[in-house]
Order: sequence, then structure tokens, then C-alpha cells
Amino acid sequence: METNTTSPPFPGSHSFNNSTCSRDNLLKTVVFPVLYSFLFLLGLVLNSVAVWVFFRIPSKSHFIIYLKNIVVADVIMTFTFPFKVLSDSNMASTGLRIFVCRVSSVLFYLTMYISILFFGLISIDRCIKTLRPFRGTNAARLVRRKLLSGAIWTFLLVLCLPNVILTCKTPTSPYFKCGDLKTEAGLYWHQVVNHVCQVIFWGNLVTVIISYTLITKELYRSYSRSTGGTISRAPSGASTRKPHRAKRKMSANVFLVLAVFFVCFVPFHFARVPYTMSQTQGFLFDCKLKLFFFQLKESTLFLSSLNSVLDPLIYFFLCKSFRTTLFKALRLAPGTCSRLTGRGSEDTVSTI
Ligand SMILES: Nc1ncnc2c1ncn2[C@@H]1O[C@H](COP(=O)(O)OP(=O)(O)O)[C@@H](O)[C@H]1O
Repeated sequence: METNTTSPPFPGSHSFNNSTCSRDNLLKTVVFPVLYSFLFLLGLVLNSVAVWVFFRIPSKSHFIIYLKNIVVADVIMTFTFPFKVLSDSNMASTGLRIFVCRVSSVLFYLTMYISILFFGLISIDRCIKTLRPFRGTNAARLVRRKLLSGAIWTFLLVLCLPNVILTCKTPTSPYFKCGDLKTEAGLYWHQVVNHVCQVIFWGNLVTVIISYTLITKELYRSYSRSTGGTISRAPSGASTRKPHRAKRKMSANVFLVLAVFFVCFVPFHFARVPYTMSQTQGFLFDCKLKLFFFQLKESTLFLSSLNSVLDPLIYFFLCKSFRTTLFKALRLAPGTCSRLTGRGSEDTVSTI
């Protein structure tokens, strides 16, 4: 968003020279806007289908409640992409670019951490399902999960709201960065939110890794007890055909969730630390380094945005109710794609 030296740097930063500090290079103004435009179109199609399908599925398990929350987050995230495209490609008015800094970027981050938190909850749920397969659910538990979902949204909204309110300074030039619109308190809160979000991410990554390690161990124990080539029982009580085939599918499913987490979120959270420092303690960085961290942040942010189109794949591969409803709507036989999907359902351990 910054193209010249007239834009005031963050408090305490050195003054800098236009040519080295401008963010307006090909990557920011052309490459990412094109990529985000594609992502928007793909995300719109995939998430519209997901919303349509989930509307037809009752919230009968914790897993489905969590997935529905992720769909809502992904839809909101998808709608922030056009604003980013217009703003980064310099096609937006000053007012729209202020809106991006104040509202749409904040919504983007909010929905990203909603997805991360629900991924953590899903992995815990799947782990419990694997270790205690015969533990069902009941109406009271479902209500508690809905309340928990509401609490998560409320917590993140409250955390992010000051980023909207304290981004209230009038830009002194047509070229500005989001930080230039923040008050002192706004910059401080921006830093606090980023620390809290780092804790949320790394906490959930550890949760996902521990949960899937336990799931894999339990499944291995279960499959090694069964005889090869015959029909056996998975811990959830679901019958599986050949153990080695089931094992392969289970590993692929586990890999899908871990891969999404690692590809989408890990690079961004490494890149975010120095970038936030360059925003709030600008005096520690020269212009070239600031630009480098900005580009690193933008590149890894794109990987995080990919999450909005990868999540629908997770619903399809890991949620049997989702597939069944989709196939019914498309008038396809229920077994379609079974070679790809295995027998995963929200009630079996071969899922998420
Ligand atoms: N983790 C977060 N949660 C909520 N809002 C955030 C988060 N990180 C940044 N923001 C807000 O999003 C807007 C854009 O932030 P950022 O991407 O750091 O700036 P820039 O677009 O200048 O690189 C700012 O208002 C910022 O405070």
C-alpha cells in the first residue's frame, strides 16, 4: 500500500528512500492479485457447495458442528479476497484501502484463527473417538459444543475488535500502510493480538500432532491384532476390509489434515514474527529488510489463504455425511469415489 516517501513510517523508524522502500512491485501489485482472484472464484464455488451441503446435514455430532464453523469462517475469508485484490493492485480508492486495513484484513485474520482453533478441536474429538470408540454423544453434549463454538467466535471477535477501533488515524498521504492508520495504542494492540495468535497457532499445532500420534498408535495396535486379509474390526466398531489397505487410507487421511496445517499455517507463523517486529519496532530494521519481511509475510499469507479452498477437500474426504448428501444431490451412487475416500465417516477412526 505504500509507494512513496511521503507516507510516514511507523513511529521510531528511520526515514527512507522511495525506491528501496516502496512495496509496489510486480509481486504485490500483479502476481498476488491474480492469484487471489483465482482463489476467490474457486473458493466461492467450493464453499458455496459446502454451505449448501452442510445446510442439509443435521448437527448430530461434534465433528459436524466443528466443520460447520470452519465453513462459515471460510466463506467470510473468501469474501475478503476481492478487497485485498483491489487494494494491493492499487485499483481501490483511499476509502476502500482504509476499509481493508480496518475491517477486511481483520476479518481475514479472525477467520484464519477460527479455522485453526476448530482444527484443534476436531483432532481432539477424533482422538477421543479412537480411544473410546463406544462413547456416544447426547443432546446436552451437542449443546455444550455449540456454546463452545459461540465462545470461540466471541473471544476472537473481542480480541480483534480493537484492531478495527484503533485503526482510526486519517492517512496523511494517499500511500499508506495499515500501521500508519493506527494510534500508539493500536500498534501496541496489534502486537498483543499477534502474540496471542502465535500462542493459539502453536498450541493447536501441538494438539493436532499429539492427537494424531495417539490415533496412529491406537490404529496400529488395533490392526496388528487383526489377521491379514480378513475382515476385521476397527476400534470404533466399523468393519474394515483388508487391514493393510485400511491402514494406507487411514495414513492418507491423517496426512491430509497434517499437510493442510503444515502447508497453510506453519510458514506464515514463522514469517509473522519478524514482520510484526518490523511494523512495531521499525527502528530495528532498514527499508530493505522491511520490504523483505513484508514479501515473506505476503507469500506465506497466500499459503494460509489456500486453506479456504483446501478445507472443502477435507469435508469431502473425511466426512461421510457430507459425501452422501453431495452424491444424493448430484444423483450419484453412494459408493462413487470410494477408492479415493475409503470408508471414512464422522463416526469412524479413518477420518480426521
Ligand atoms: N492476528 C491478527 N488478528 C486480527 N487482526 C490482525 C492480525 N494481524 C494483523 N491484523 C490486522 O489486520 C490489518 C492488516 O495487518 P497486516 O497484515 O499486519 O498489515 P499490512 O497489510 O500493512 O501488512 C491491521 O489492521 C492489523 O492490525
